[in-house]
Amino acid sequence: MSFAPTATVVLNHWVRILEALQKKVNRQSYDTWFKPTRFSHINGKTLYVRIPSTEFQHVGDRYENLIMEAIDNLGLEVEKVLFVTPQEDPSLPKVREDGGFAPQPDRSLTNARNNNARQSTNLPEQSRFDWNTAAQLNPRYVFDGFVIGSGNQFAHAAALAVAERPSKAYNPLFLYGGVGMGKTHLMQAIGHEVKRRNPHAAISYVSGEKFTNEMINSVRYDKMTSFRDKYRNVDVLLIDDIQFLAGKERTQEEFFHTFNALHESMKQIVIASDRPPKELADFEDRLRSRFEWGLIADIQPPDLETKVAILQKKAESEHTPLPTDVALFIASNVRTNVRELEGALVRLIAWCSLHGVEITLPTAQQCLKQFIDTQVRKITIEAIQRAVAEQFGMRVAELKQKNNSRQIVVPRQIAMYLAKQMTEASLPEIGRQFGGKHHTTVMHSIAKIDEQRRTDKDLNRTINKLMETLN
Ligand SMILES: Nc1ncnc2c1ncn2[C@@H]1O[C@H](COP(=O)(O)OP(=O)(O)OP(=O)(O)O)[C@@H](O)[C@H]1O
Repeated sequence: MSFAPTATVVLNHWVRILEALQKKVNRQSYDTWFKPTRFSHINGKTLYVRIPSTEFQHVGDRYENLIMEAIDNLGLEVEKVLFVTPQEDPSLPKVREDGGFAPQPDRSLTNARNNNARQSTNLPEQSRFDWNTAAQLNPRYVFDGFVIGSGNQFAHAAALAVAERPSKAYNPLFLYGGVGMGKTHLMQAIGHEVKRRNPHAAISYVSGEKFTNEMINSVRYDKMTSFRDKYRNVDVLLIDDIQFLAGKERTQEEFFHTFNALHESMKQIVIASDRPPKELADFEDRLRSRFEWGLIADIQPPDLETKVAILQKKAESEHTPLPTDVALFIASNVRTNVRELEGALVRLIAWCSLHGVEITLPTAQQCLKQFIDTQVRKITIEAIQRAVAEQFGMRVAELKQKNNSRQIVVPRQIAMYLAKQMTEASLPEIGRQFGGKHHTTVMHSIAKIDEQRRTDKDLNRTINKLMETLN
């Protein structure tokens, strides 16, 4: 990105640019993409800005015009703005080449450097970050921002216990649940809370994918020692989306040793996954069994009340009043996951501010019409049959056959139950689509699954998963 040279170079360029940008971009974008950035250094007419991770690299392209405009308006003598990760940042000598922060003995030095840098750049209050943490954790994912409901109560309590007594409460803590249910939020909240209680604690948050990629690079560039140091010298390891390691033998082997090293030295491990340990296919048994050593906590989809509370909490953090009827409207129409719920709210806030109107039920209905239409797009019985057949590894035709073996009956009953829940088809219509079953058979199947679902956690999870897939 190139910018025309202008006036005097001062050290707090980026702070001034940030102040200007804050007035131009919406709060959510600012908080997400700019707040975690910080001034690094200036070399000639190139301004280096530190970003927490490579995910932020698009900021330069996406906001190029606004950044250029701010530089022009401020009359800064800057030709180029370069966004660098802590690994790439030459002003951070204590960050190791493999992306890890220095191990414990060096930690105070790193902090001192960061503190000095922070003072010298005179960052505004809201840009002050603990970079040791910010490089890895999303500042929004704290316990305070997490709404507790029946579906996540247990996982929340377990996470809090771990944050309060790392390695003494449950080790490992294994969190699992569907897409966008708050696993990452909860596991990062543990990191923040541990750090709040003990600023010297070394926390590492890494996704299964990043762990794998870093390992591959370390093998390739002969840096296994520093890779091992990085993950075996932390106080708390938060590893997200562990299912990514499925079938990756070498990475699993490495993670196995990392796990053992941490566990033996009484360091906390928190793992998040989209499924429970016993359903992790292509995983070594020795790993799966270790995942079960501590506590396993699932996160179920939020009920309507929890969804309303989440929306209200998010609106509150945006300083936007959200009438209850609007929150109820969004919560009852967005059925997929919390991420989508947040997406609907962000869209509504942006739309209302753009059109200069208040958030009311009619404006919400108008603005979210298309969004919700896609959500409630017609789900057909055929689609349900396909999803169920795939889930149980059978053919759709088998669901319709006159076969009363248990392997066929249970999936068929589940499919009928889903057809009743997710389509508007009548009982006779459902019966017809399952090989001409009588409507009383359909009724019996639905009642049976409805009852079993309350007590059988595995069944309940399978149904939730199918609903998620279909949605
Ligand atoms: N109970 C909750 N209270 C407040 N916010 C929540 C809650 N659950 C989820 N969220 C929000 O929903 C979004 C998605 O959550 P998160 O990324 O933690 O989901 P996830 O389970 O890790 O999903 P994935 O499997 O896709 O990684 C986040 O912005 C998170 O803050």
